[in-house]
Amino acid sequence: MQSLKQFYRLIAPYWLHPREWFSWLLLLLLVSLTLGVVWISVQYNNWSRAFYDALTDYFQHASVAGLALPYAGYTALFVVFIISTNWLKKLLIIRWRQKMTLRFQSAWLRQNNHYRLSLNSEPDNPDQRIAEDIRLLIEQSLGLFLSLLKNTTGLFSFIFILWQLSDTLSITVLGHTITLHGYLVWVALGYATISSVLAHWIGRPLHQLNMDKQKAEADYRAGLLRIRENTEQIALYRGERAELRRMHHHFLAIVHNWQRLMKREFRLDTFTTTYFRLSLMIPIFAVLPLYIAKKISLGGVMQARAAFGYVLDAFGWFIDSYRQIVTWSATVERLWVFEQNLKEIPAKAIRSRQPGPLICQELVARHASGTPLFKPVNLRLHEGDTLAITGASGCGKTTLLRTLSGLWPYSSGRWILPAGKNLFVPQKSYLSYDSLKRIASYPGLAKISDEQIKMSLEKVGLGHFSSQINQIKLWQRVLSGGEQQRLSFARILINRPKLICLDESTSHLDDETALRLINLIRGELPESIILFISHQKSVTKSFTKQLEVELHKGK
Ligand SMILES: Nc1ncnc2c1ncn2[C@@H]1O[C@H](COP(=O)(O)OP(=O)(O)OP(=O)(O)O)[C@@H](O)[C@H]1O
Repeated sequence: MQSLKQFYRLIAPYWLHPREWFSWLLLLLLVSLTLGVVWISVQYNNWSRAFYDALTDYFQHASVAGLALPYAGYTALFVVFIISTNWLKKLLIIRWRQKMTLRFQSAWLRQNNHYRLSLNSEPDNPDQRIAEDIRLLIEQSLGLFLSLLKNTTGLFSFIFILWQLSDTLSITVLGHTITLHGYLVWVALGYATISSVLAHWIGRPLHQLNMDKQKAEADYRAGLLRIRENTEQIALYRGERAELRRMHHHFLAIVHNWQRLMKREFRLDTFTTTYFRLSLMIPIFAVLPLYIAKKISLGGVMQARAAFGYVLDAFGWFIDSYRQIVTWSATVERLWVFEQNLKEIPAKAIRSRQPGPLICQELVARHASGTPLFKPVNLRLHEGDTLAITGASGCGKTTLLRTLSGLWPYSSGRWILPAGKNLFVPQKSYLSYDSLKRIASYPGLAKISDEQIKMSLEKVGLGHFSSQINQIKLWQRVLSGGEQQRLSFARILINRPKLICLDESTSHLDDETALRLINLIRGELPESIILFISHQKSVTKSFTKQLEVELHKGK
């Protein structure tokens, strides 16, 4: 019940949107086609009776063409219904997935939520929630719904057929005569229950084994990925043997799981193969008393056999569906928790902006517990001011910048940022897999001319990459640590922010180059305010203001 409520809340924004009438139309078509497939199955079943009766009658009262024609018609309809169902289902899945992914993606990326979620006991792998769970939720929900519809209507239709074929059966037990109505139905349901329970009992451990399999395979893949990501460090450490040992260990988990799966599947296969062979004959033996009593024709026997098979399948689905429902509700739960986490993220710190100076009054960043990190900071910085921020390691310099940027939600005091763009440059730049041109203009989205990019690269000493600005590659691997930091300065020149916050952004550069880059942005952006965290004294001494962040005593 809880899962249904969560499911409703997860899907409501999509299905209740007024523009989603087309999705409703697709769903209606899918329901109609599914019911159509059941209808055709019933027609096939009736046809098989007519066909076998004509066969025993040597076609004296029926013509081959008269039987072949409806069969061809049903088959044509069946093919159209099945392929249309598959097609429409895929169409609905991608429409639904696209909208739902967009909703989760935006909620996750909006207002730095992805960062603040990580501060607040992040649910495991948000990427997996967005990429995989949404897809699973949609595929499983649609699959379950249509199967439920098909199996419910199919079960009732074929139970009705079996009931009609059954006639009454009288059994004498200890002198008492018992009359059974619709005994074929009871035989079918009894056989289906016993076989489904047995299949469950044998196959139950497979669920856990399959989950272990996924985990073992994922761990192995992640191990290989980590090697790929850290190839240089591993090569420099000559760590290949250690990596081989680690990967061997990961692969052993796959092998052990595989062996356990093999054993369990062997038992299940033995059961299902026997069950399959028996299922072909059980209905015939069940109808035999009626046939011997001449209460049913051969056509009726064959019809009963097919109807029996359908009831077995449908009933088996119901018994087995709990497993699918458990998987489905786990998916619902994971997405639900993720959405709730996104909603409960600590409120974004209020960040006022107005034309004029940057002001901090009694500003203190705190731990989540409320403990202050440093003594209150008071600042007033005007256009063109440059502030060097120093202090002991761990005193909270970076967290001060995080607070100003609105990322850090735990703080007290007041601060006002100057109106206009601001850019926070961390020590290690983020370089996505993209062209150097787009990386250099990140995070700006405006179109920048190649000439402008080249000029900025030239100014920061990366002119030798000018001919490659449109090449897409993993630039993080190509550029040295110092070159990546110089690229951050090109970003500043291109984005032209009003407030520039540099967090040890020149740590990989020699003092002379660092000073040259700082003077470059001072010259190019004379109206911008620069905040600079650094331990490079020869660089910070040229700043117009100094701030020493002091640890809070109680820390
Ligand atoms: N994401 C986080 N979650 C919890 N605590 C954090 C987080 N980031 C930083 N802290 C804590 O906040 C304190 C200040 O960290 P911060 O990085 O601001 O210091 P810093 O002065 O910039 O240090 P350094 O000069 O060594 O870079 C540290 O005690 C750190 O453990």
